[in-house]
Amino acid sequence: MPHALINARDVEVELGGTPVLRGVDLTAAPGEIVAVVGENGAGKSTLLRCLAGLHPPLAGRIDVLDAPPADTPAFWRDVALVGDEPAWYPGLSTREHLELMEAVHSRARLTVDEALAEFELANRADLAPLTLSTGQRQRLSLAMALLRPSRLLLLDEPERGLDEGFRERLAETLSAYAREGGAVVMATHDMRLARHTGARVVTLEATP
Ligand SMILES: Nc1ncnc2c1ncn2[C@@H]1O[C@H](COP(=O)(O)OP(=O)(O)OP(=O)(O)O)[C@@H](O)[C@H]1O
Repeated sequence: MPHALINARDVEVELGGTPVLRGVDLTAAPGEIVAVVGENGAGKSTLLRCLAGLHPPLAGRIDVLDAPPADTPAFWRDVALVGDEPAWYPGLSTREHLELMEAVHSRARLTVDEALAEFELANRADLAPLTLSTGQRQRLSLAMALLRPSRLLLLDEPERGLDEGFRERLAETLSAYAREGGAVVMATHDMRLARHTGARVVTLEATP
C-alpha cells in the first residue's frame, strides 16, 4: 500500500465537555477515496475539522502529509476543503471566483473554462454566487476546490443540494482526482455516491 496521506489513530474529541469522537482510526492513501458515514451527530464533520487542523483532538494522533495538521498556508497548499459554504467575494462573478483561484495557485488542475464546463456553470458564469441556486453554489464551491492543485480533498457532504444527475458526474470527477494520485475523504449521507466512487466506507458510531 502506498505511503498514507492521512494516518489518524485512536482519536478522541470532546465538544462542550461531551465526548463526540472516541477511539477513531482513519487512513487514506494516495489514489484512495474514503467515505465517512454515520447518523446525524456521529461526528463526521468534527472528524473532518480535525483532519483539516481546525480542531485539535483531545487524545490520539493525527498525521496528515506526515505531520499533525495545522491551519497554515503550507498545509493548505496541499489540502482542499469543501465544508460550509465559503464567504463569497462581493462584486465578483462566478467566473471571477474561479479566476481568483487560478491566479493565486500556480499549476491549476483545470482552466476556468474547463471548470465552468465540468461543473455545469457556463451559463451562470457572469452571475454573482448569491444569485445562484443552492446546488449551483455547491457546484461552484466544488469547482473552486477542484481547480486548484492539491494532494488531499476533504469534503463535508459534497452532495449537499446536488441533483441526482450531477451527483453521478461528481462521482466521476472524484474518481478522476483519485486516479491522478490524490486522496479524498468525504463525509456523506449518499451511499450511492460512495458506491459510484468505489470509496472505502468507514462508519462512525455516535458516542453514547
Ligand atoms: N460546539 C459544540 N459544543 C457541543 N457539542 C457540539 C458542538 N459542536 C458539535 N457538537 C456536537 O457534536 C456532535 C457531532 O457533530 P458533527 O457535526 O460532527 O456530526 P455529523 O456526524 O457531521 O452530523 P450530521 O450528519 O448531522 O452532519 C453532535 O452531537 C453535535 O451536537
